[in-house]
Amino acid sequence: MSVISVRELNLYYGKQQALHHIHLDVEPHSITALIGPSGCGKSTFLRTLNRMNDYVPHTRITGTVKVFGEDIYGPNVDVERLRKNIGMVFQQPNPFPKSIYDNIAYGPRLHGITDRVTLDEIVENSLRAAALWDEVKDVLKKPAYGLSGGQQQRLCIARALAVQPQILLMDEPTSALDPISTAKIEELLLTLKGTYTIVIVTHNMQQAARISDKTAFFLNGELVEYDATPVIFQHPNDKRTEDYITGRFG
Ligand SMILES: Nc1ncnc2c1ncn2[C@@H]1O[C@H](COP(=O)(O)OP(=O)(O)OP(=O)(O)O)[C@@H](O)[C@H]1O
Repeated sequence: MSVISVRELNLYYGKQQALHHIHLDVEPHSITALIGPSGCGKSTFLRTLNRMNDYVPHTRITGTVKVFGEDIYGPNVDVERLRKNIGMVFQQPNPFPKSIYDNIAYGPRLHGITDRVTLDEIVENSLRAAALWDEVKDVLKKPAYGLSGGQQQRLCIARALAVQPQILLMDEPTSALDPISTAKIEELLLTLKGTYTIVIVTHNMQQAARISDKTAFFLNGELVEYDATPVIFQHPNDKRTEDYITGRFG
């Protein structure tokens, strides 16, 4: 079964249509890369998957987005539960102005976990899963702002993992990072896909080619082509995909 199943999705910002007839399925334990030129609708599409677009006024959606078979725009959807199950990581690392420990414990506390031993365990497991534990285990009480950009981004990934989501959405998570931190995050994502399903927006086509199983190429709010990553990068079926990946536009 698909983890995410999108059918005939249209999204409008006021009168402007930003997504047109999107049809896409995401398989479990895979990395799906969303690529395309600036303004083509990648972030807009990503936000439809956990209803982050609810926060944008005058947004209207038609079509369906199913997550584990549930229509997430249906009438009785618990949006808080949905977002707990679908973690999100953004372009700029955005730790809270709190200690490393409290950043990770924040979500679990919000969901009612107060027991110290349980919280300690969640903090350690999340930091280990985000490949950050060894670097921070002796400074858990120090402010998260003291970490490097790359460490902060792994902290944000650990924070997302702490509430045990099944899906991770990432909006250009490495574009503010240096090549070494980027490589670490890419390696981490390849490990995480064993447990989670990942959808990532990236402007870095080498990154999409290196880490993703499937790639979706967007242009002007349309999903032009969606296929196995080697097909998209080596034998695309659409001339527009080929022009984009060979650098002829965008
Ligand atoms: N909050 C908003 N209100 C109105 N229009 C918006 C809003 N957010 C995005 N748009 C418009 O929707 C279209 C798609 O934008 P979106 O940010 O999804 O593209 P993108 O492919 O993620 O771009 P980038 O790679 O530059 O982040 C653009 O025309 C943009 O101007």
